[in-house]
Amino acid sequence: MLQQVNGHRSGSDAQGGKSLREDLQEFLGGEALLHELDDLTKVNPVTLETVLRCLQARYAADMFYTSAGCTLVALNPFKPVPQLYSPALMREYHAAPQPQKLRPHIFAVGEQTYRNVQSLIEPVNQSIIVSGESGAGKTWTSRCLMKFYAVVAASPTSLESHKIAERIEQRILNSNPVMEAFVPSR
Ligand SMILES: Nc1ncnc2c1ncn2[C@@H]1O[C@H](COP(=O)(O)OP(=O)(O)OP(=O)(O)O)[C@@H](O)[C@H]1O
Repeated sequence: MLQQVNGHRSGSDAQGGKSLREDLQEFLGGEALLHELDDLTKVNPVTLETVLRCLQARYAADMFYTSAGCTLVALNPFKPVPQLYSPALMREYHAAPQPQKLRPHIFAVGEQTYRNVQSLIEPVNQSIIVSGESGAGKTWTSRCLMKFYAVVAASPTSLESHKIAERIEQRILNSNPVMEAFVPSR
């Protein structure tokens, strides 16, 4: 059983300070603002209940991505959200001076890794671990990343390069079922 979180004991503390239960009530009382917490490290006190309530509030507000420090938590919306995956949004993350300062999104992760492999100072190979239970959206997320790289890696100026990017994107996406057969993305 949980007894102490963030230095607070679950019962009233000896100095008459607030108990964890009071902290919990205070935090959950400001429920109207819960969806604005875009990083789970800002949740305080950190308990299963507060984290889930925060994610639940964001889900209800159609905010499907939340940071957890340097990890990204993606919720499956189970409905089409086209504006969340538009090429215009991809370019916004690609052009941002600091993509991590924009709203949490899989494109921010994609852009950061893209910049790391392109770095002129010290290019570093990159891996993105996509994990979750069955139906969580791992395949969707991997496809999003592939689309993102296909779009941002194409020169925006020439029509020919745009067509080449589309062909590459289609080939990459078509290769997905074959890759999955060898390495299940769990
Ligand atoms: N961000 C999203 N927006 C819209 N639909 C989504 C999103 N993420 C997942 N889905 C939908 O949810 C369903 C399950 O997603 P997906 O196949 O990616 O899960 P998975 O984690 O790869 O599952 P499994 O491990 O069983 O292969 C799919 O129909 C997919 O289209």
